[in-house]
Amino acid sequence: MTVVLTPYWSNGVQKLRVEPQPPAPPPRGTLPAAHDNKVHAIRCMAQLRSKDKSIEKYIYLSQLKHADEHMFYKLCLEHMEEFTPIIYTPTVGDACIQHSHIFRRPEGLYISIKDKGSIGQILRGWPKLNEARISVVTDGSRILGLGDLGVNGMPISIGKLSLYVAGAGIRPSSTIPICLDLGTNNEKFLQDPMYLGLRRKRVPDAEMEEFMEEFMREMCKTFPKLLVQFEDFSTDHAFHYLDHFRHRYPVFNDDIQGTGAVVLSGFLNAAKLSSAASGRPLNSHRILFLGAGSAGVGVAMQLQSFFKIQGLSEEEARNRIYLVDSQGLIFDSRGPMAEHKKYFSRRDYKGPPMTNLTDIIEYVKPTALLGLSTIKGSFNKEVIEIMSALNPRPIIFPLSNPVRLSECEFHEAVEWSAGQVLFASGSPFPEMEFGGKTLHPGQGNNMYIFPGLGLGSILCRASTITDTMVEASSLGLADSLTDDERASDLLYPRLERIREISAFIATRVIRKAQEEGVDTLKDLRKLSDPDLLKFVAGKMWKP
Ligand SMILES: NC(=O)C1=CN([C@@H]2O[C@H](COP(=O)(O)OP(=O)(O)OC[C@H]3O[C@@H](n4cnc5c(N)ncnc54)[C@H](O)[C@@H]3O)[C@@H](O)[C@H]2O)C=CC1
Ligand SMILES: CC(=O)C(=O)O
Ligand SMILES: [Mg+2]
Repeated sequence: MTVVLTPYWSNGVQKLRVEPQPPAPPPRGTLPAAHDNKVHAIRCMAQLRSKDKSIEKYIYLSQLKHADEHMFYKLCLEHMEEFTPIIYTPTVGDACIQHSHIFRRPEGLYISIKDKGSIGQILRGWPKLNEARISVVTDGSRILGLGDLGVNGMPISIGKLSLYVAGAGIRPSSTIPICLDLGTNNEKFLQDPMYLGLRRKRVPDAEMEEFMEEFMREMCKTFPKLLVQFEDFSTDHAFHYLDHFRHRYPVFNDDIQGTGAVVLSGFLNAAKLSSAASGRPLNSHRILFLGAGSAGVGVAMQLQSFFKIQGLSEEEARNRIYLVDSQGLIFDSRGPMAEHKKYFSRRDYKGPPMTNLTDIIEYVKPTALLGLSTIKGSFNKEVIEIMSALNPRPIIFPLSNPVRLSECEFHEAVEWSAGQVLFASGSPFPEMEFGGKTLHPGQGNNMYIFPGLGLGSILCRASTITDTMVEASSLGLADSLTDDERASDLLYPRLERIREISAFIATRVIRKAQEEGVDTLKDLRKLSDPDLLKFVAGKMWKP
């Protein structure tokens, strides 16, 4: 992208503003006479739709992004619902699995354990040093629900950043996809001659810790205005590195905090509908989680806010939440457990281990069942029928990704609950007709949160990302439903409004950062709410 430098005055000092410019037209004679951008957009969509396999569509769109970034993002914004399942979940999962086979050209940075000691040198080689604002960093150790994919995790960083550009108008040149190569324990990849990463097992924790210290220190030194999003680290490392760095650098973990925020938002809307049908007060909900990893526990932590908003104490809020992992209900006398499970471990249950999900549902009598377990089919007919017998409108969120790992499908939840389910899934499902009505599945995916949370944090130059900023993003999303969307019982707004939603979320995040005093660009404090919204919308890059 070309830029021009425009002079402006600030506090009596003349400064230069970098203004990105549209790309220069191609030299005369290189395009045929009848070439026209409007027709070319139609041609691109026809080429995309002519491909049968979704992975072919993914490859076509990544080529288009390289060849004509403006066309790619223009079409992405105009066809959000068609593009996101290709550039993001579920197809990005296949792109990760096949990354070493479909790799065409470099995009982003691969930083390996062999670079320890010289990470800064690599970062300083990045071509757009001064423009860098947001980086999505994965170590490939838990990509969606697909396990350890090593450097094949790179497409997840690329896909999330494409959504930052499309959804929040971050300039493409301000994004840095990063995949850390700390080895992989994926035997199949280690045996694959095409595998692009280091051919070694994952490094021990102590070595990873030294690497991560150097990496974050150098990132902050090289890119002083950069926000870092940790993505798809295995659960132990996800919690550890969030705690370790969050008070030192502007960083957040998308799987723990972004997912927590998106689910709290959908739950706020679902709980109102569920309580309206049952006549039971909002503070009487009980939530059962299948899955207690980074996503399950991250969401459970955030959902405590739901109960606190209803006036419950922290202890009372915690008591409304039950976690189940691969060994069944999590309770204290079950024996030793991972650190991140302890907070929600039940103190009140003293019986024998309870492993069967239907038994656990009969015991807990939840109003909501949330899946972050990667176990396809675990919300079966019996489970959904019991949930429907307990609740006139059961809340059922199968949130695992990609779509083939979803705990149940939308049509199953609808049919087995006689159309009463309040549903949100991690990956998209098509809407369906039932009982003479069109029913819309919600997509409870962090893609609704991170673009706005990131944009707000970047614009006010937040020094850290606080819990209240994350919560503000969630409440902002819940409040962004239109009357029309509420009338259709939608739990999340329509994806085509993503820019409007991200701008709204960003203003809420900025205000919270200001309240907490972590905004370093204090000028934005002077703006009224409507002016702040205008400022945020005006900052968005437009293809
Ligand atoms: N919708 C969204 O926005 C997001 C969805 N996710 C999805 O959540 C899923 C889990 O992610 P993580 O928590 O990071 O992974 P993880 O592997 O750390 O957690 C999985 C959890 O499921 C439990 N589990 C496994 N088998 C089970 C069984 N048979 N019965 C009950 N529990 C079982 C495990 O014990 C563990 O607690 C993934 O599919 C991921 O794609 C993650 C982040 C965001
Ligand atoms: C959506 C997401 O971040 C995940 O499945 O890991
Ligand atoms: Mg993730």
